[in-house]
Amino acid sequence: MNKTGQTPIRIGRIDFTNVWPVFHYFPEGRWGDQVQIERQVPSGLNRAMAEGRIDLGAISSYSYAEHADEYLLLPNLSVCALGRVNSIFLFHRGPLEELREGLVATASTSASSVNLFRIIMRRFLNGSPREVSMQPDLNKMMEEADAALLIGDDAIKASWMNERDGLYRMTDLGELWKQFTGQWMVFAVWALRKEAAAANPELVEDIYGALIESKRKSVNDIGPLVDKAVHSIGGTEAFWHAYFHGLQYGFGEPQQEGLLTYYRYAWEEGLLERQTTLNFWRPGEPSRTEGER
Ligand SMILES: C=C(O[C@@H]1C=C(C(=O)O)C=C[C@H]1O)C(=O)O
Repeated sequence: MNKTGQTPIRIGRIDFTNVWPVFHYFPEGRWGDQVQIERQVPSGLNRAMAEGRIDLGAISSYSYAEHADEYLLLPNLSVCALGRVNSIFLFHRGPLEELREGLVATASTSASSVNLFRIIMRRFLNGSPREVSMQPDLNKMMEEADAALLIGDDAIKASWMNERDGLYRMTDLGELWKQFTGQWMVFAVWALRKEAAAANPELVEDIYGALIESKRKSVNDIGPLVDKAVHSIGGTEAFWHAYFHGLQYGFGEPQQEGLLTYYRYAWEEGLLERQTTLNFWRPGEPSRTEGER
């Protein structure tokens, strides 16, 4: 509870550049102490959301599937790509086929991409490498394992380092997924805990409107975000322009199809316990949810 006697809404913000468009113009202070923002890597937010320490925010799409009974999806928001992502890389020494019985170090920050990698290996490359989960540090990971899976800004920085040093092959998992399925891959979704939707419908609607408005402004003119990325992270303007254009932030039919394929494969490969449906929160109708296929 806060001064106004209302339970605040705690929002999770992935601490990677890939979500900037949805948060860059989000007016954090508009609601005083009724809205709090928590920044963490995806695995941290997945856990916080599952434990009810966060009410709304960006999480791994895989984590939604694990908790679909407790969450609703916010429409028209995701982090997705059709093909290259440029921030989800497998670094490896030899051909991918050599990893069938190898050891892969996976970033402890990820859920969606680790499971995407498992699906691709099992289903399309007929392998089941052993895994070790590690902090995202390319050099340390490659000391321990035959390959390393990195995501987000850690993957971007490691890719720059590797382009300079030319040590490893790099495979973009978004590109591989498209090669094998022809579909979109959705890496992050915006989810909402059902009890927060019921307890605070107007505030949720306000927050949702502000996220959509931030996305609209950012996509309309990506220039300010590119400048900020160059100054705070490094790299060239051309890189960040291509990055923000390669990623998409909507969640329409084709993206939903791609995500459902991913969930179905995860279930068929024994990674998820159940088949998953996409249940969306609907603005203005807090108590009704839309069961979509
Ligand atoms: C596009 C990306 O997707 C991220 C990958 C995630 C995961 O693997 O669990 C979670 C959220 C996304 O922000 C990225 O890592 O850059």
